[in-house]
Amino acid sequence: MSAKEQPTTSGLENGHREPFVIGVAGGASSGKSTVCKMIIDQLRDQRVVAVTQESFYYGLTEDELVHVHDYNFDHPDAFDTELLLSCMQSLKHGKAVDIPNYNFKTYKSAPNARKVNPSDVIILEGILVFHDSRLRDLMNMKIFVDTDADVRLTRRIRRDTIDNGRDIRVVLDQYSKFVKTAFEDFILPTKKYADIIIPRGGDNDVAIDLIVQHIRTKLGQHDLCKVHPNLYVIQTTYQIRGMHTIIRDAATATHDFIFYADRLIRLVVEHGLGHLPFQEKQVITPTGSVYTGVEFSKRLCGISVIRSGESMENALRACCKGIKIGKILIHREGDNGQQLIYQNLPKDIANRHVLLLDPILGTGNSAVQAISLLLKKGVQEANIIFLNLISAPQGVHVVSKRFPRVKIVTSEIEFGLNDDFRVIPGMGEFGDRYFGTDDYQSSTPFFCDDKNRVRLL
Ligand SMILES: Nc1ncnc2c1ncn2[C@@H]1O[C@H](COP(=O)(O)OP(=O)(O)O)[C@@H](O)[C@H]1O
Ligand SMILES: Nc1ccn([C@@H]2O[C@H](COP(=O)(O)O)[C@@H](O)[C@H]2O)c(=O)n1
Ligand SMILES: [Mg+2]
Repeated sequence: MSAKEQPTTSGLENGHREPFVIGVAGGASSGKSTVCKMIIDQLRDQRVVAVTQESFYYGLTEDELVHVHDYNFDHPDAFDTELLLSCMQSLKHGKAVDIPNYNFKTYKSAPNARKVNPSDVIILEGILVFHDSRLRDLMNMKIFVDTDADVRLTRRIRRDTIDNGRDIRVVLDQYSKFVKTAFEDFILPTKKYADIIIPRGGDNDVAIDLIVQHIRTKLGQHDLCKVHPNLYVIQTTYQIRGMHTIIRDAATATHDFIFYADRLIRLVVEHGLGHLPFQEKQVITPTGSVYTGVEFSKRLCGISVIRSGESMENALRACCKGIKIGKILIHREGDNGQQLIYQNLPKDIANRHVLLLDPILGTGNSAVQAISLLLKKGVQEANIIFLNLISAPQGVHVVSKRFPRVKIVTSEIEFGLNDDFRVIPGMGEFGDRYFGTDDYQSSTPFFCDDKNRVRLL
């Protein structure tokens, strides 16, 4: 592989944006979780993960369990802060972590940890998240939820008696013995570190709106679409997130993978077609009125990057009747790392707009090979629209830097690439999952048959 073609890695300098970390502190039952949920709801178009300090409670020993009423759950020593810190540092550096699954009723962590992937926004909430300066230093924004003591106590009584089945006398005893004192000694003194203090917690819609606006502004400074004006990420909805959740799930069966991948591909293709030029056209409606509309562009073709790109052909054919579709096969291994080993393109491709099809944009090296070939065949750079399902920021940078006039249309931006240059979180080998060959050995040899279809030997 030549120096020029080195794939980019997941380093921060290569477009992997550092997550925006928000700390939310405040007394027990002040409304921290409620505030976090409101923020997450408003940021639904961003990848947000919530981590709660409660998950990092030390499990009680048998002896401590016997004397549980004498245990101070509101003291900083009740938490495994070193583990919390290391999890937060990993997330901040783009690594997935396992968060303990603490159970309030057994006072221990269950064996099944929760896997948390790195995200654009990480929210850490808990009574004492501002107590340790190393945790505070990881935070880009610190929020303190300030709710009156009587409201906190009322909510606590309700939670611990109704939800957790505890005796009211035990709850009140714990409050006066530990909770009240710890609030005054450890929690309230951290209020001074807050950038924002929210009186009345979740009732304060104005404060939540302002916080969300600020987070959006901060995220916007790194927004890939602002850096690369020819990158188009389709507007997300819960439907789209839901479909991504299914196709990214390693446990999803092939038929479901195909069904939901097809739905997403169709959306990307429709969006891509919207970037083609148009001509004004007038028609007469059945009421005899004139409707001024537009006419679809006719001189276009699709080019799929074998093999995954072939999964996008049906959606393109369904949208553009009789469209010509050519193929390019690029082998990942070879003397220069990316070897072009097969091409079959429409003869008049130079006069067409090209919809280049490949579901995953990772390092960008295959895309660069494919686009270079199209340009060599005389296609105008501005006439190429690259359609994919997911794009790694590194691939977007590589393609946009080399071919700034090529449009990239995608449905989600990934977090980055791992050390093997695989997209993360990603969805695995798309072609294998779509064509049901996940259980084949990766070295399965193939050939192109007389109809230019890839056949496994
Ligand atoms: N603004 C509010 N109005 C009414 N109930 C609320 C409000 N905020 C929180 N609660 C309720 O109070 C309880 C504690 O809130 P929660 O957000 O879990 O607090 P914390 O995470 O600080 O312990 C929950 O049952 C929640 O539904
Ligand atoms: N097993 C436990 C662990 C913790 N607590 C109490 O929870 C409070 C912190 O949680 P919030 O969601 O309310 O912030 C804290 O006051 C602990 O006393 C508990 O009761 N049992
Ligand atoms: Mg909470």
